[in-house]
This record gives sequence, structure tokens and C-alpha cells, in this order.
Amino acid sequence: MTHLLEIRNVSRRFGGVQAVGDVTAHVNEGELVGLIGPNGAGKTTLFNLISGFTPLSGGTVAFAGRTISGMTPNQVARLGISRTFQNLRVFPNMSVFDNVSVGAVGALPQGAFGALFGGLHRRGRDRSAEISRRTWEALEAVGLTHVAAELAANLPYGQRKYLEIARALAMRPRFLILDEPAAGLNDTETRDLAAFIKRLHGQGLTIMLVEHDMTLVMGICQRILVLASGRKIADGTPDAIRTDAAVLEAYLGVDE
Ligand SMILES: Nc1ncnc2c1ncn2[C@@H]1O[C@H](COP(=O)(O)OP(=O)(O)OP(=O)(O)O)[C@@H](O)[C@H]1O
Repeated sequence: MTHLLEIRNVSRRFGGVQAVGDVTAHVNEGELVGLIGPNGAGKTTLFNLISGFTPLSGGTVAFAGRTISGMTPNQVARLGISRTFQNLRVFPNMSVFDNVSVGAVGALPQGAFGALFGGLHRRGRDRSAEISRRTWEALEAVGLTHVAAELAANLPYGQRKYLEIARALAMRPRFLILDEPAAGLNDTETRDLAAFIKRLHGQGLTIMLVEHDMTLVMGICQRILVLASGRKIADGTPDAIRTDAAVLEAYLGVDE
């Protein structure tokens, strides 16, 4: 069986630091997979390697049977991999709607220039309508239609996190990567977010997330990959990971 995402012997070195070393892993279509590990374990670097933001030092990444290592982030995104970032990348002086439409624009074949200046032509109008449709659809999915016209800067932090997810959803991805979606959220917001991610997954989206909130990870993920010092040390169900000796050792003394 071909896995939706296939990571083979992937490595990334930054000077003397082996951020990711010889990691082999996969994600099946329709799975909800967690990626955990102590601080500096290489989780964000692995996400960057998958999504094209960081070039590999070794190994290959394939998506839907196609090698994607070496592609730019835009090329990877157009194939259906969409992501959010650990540090929010929201444009504060743009409206919520415009922030989200950036995702829709990025996913459509023609560049942003055509979207902005192609309005005089039918193709440009069709494209603008499609961008608008996808943007509203994503805002609806995260429950932010009522603040579409607000400046992103005016949203509370929790809503800005959903805004970033909406931008990723506006690309209509096949595979969604979430980097620490619960960071900075309180307990109630984290519970709501967990329910939201479960709902997205229930609608058929394949999801991989990095998260330090173990209740969230253990509560919603079907399978968990564990990194420590750039190496994969475990891959299993939440129950198996909870009692895995190597995982317990990696976390020993780490204040989570
Ligand atoms: N651009 C970079 N330049 C140099 N070193 C880097 C770079 N990116 C990551 N590293 C190093 O690679 C290692 C892995 O970092 P990474 O951010 O991937 O870990 P992480 O598991 O996501 O950590 P955290 O949970 O703290 O976010 C760390 O030692 C980090 O300092």
C-alpha cells in the first residue's frame, strides 16, 4: 500500500547540530498523527523538511506517490500540503478576509498578480469568485465569518490561531500540518480546538500535528511519532507511547 506521506531516511544538519537524523516515517490517507518530543527534538525542522521550507541534507519525502523533496513551499502547497506555523504568521494590518484569501490565492495555479489585476477579463472574474468562495468556506469552517472585515490585529490571540488555520484550509488541502496549534491557549480554548481538529479529521482531512499539550495529543491522535535529539524513537498508538520505555526516558527530567 502506498502511504500518503512517505519520509525516508530524512536528515537535516545545521552546522554542528543534527536537527533531524535518518528519520523514516509515514502517514496514511485519513490519519490523524501526532509528532511529539522534548524541546529541540527536531519536530519543527521535520515539518519544514516536509513542507519545503528547509532543504534536506539527506533522504527523500514523497507525497501521494510523488517525490516532493527539492520542491519549493508553493509547489508543495499546490500538491495539497498546507500548514500553520509555531509563531503566528498573520498579517496584522490586513483584514481577516484578506489574510485567509492569501491561502486561496496560493492554491490556485495562476499567480497573485492575475488575481488582483485580472478583473477586467472573464477568467480573472471567475478566479476572483473562486478565491472568494474558498475564503468564505474556510472562514465558515473556523467560525470567523462574523469578523471577516476586521483587521487581523484586532482579533484576540485565540481567534488569530483559527485565522491561521483558515488560511491553510483555504488551500483546500489534502494533508494539513499544524505546528503547536494549542500553544498560548487556555484549557477551555484547548478543549475547543481539540474538538475542532477532530471535526476536521472526521470530514476526511489527513492531519499531522506537533503539540506539547499531551492531553490534546493523547486525546485525539490515532498514532504518535516521537522524536528525541533528531531521531525517531517511537511510533505507535497513544496507549503504547504512554508506556514506551524510550519515550519515558526521553521525557525524564523535561518539564512539560
Ligand atoms: N535554522 C536553524 N539554524 C540552526 N539550528 C537550528 C535551526 N533550526 C533548528 N535548529 C536546531 O535544530 C534542533 C531542532 O530544532 P527544532 O526547532 O526542529 O526542534 P523542536 O522539536 O521543534 O523544538 P521545540 O519543541 O522547542 O519547538 C535544535 O537544536 C535547534 O536549535
